[in-house]
Amino acid sequence: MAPSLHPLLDNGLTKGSDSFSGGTLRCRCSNNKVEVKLDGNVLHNHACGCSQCWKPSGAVFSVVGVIPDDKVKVIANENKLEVVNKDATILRNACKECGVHMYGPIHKDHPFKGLTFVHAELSDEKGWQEPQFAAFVSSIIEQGYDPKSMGDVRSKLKSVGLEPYDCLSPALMDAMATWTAQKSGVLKANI
Ligand SMILES: N[C@@H](CCC(=O)N[C@@H](CSCO)C(=O)NCC(=O)O)C(=O)O
Ligand SMILES: [Zn+2]
Ligand SMILES: [Zn+2]
Repeated sequence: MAPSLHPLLDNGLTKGSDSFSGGTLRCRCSNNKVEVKLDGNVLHNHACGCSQCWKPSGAVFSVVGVIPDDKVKVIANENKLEVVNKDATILRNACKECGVHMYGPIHKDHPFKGLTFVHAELSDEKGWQEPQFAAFVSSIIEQGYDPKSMGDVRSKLKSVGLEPYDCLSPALMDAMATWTAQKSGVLKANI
């Protein structure tokens, strides 16, 4: 039987809408929910198998995308948020009560500085960009997934149209490497 990976992946992807203008993320508390308004769609949405990204209970993968920092606004119960790991690149702000990660900006010098990581599934609105690829697939083994089942996991991801990678996608890895090369001076600033 095909493995269950995440509710948004298991039965095929739901295509997003090009004209979608955003929505509000809500944490999983039954009352006094933290609310984060996103003024636009997510970009580079992807399945992530890493140990740091938030997953709904029972899911093997997270689904996470990015959005420019200036399109993210906490509109309710900000006092319930705390940063999970202040040393991480992504400063994941989680609800102290239900544990859901509400938004994760990057403050240090980094190719993705200016982008905030978010989980669009925390919103009721429809039209969010569908996942584009699967990242950090081998990382699920670090969390206890049976290494012998990785063939089935990668086949399942491919069957729903997600190319599995063990880091980010080649396009994003190239963008990060270009930023690094330009920062060190190995490449010209404008190429
Ligand atoms: N094997 C590790 C990988 C963790 C990792 O590098 N995660 C990536 C992807 S998160 C969303 O794409 C990353 O960029 N992390 C930076 C950060 O989390 O701050 C593991 O599983 O933990
Ligand atoms: Zn909560
Ligand atoms: Zn991750």
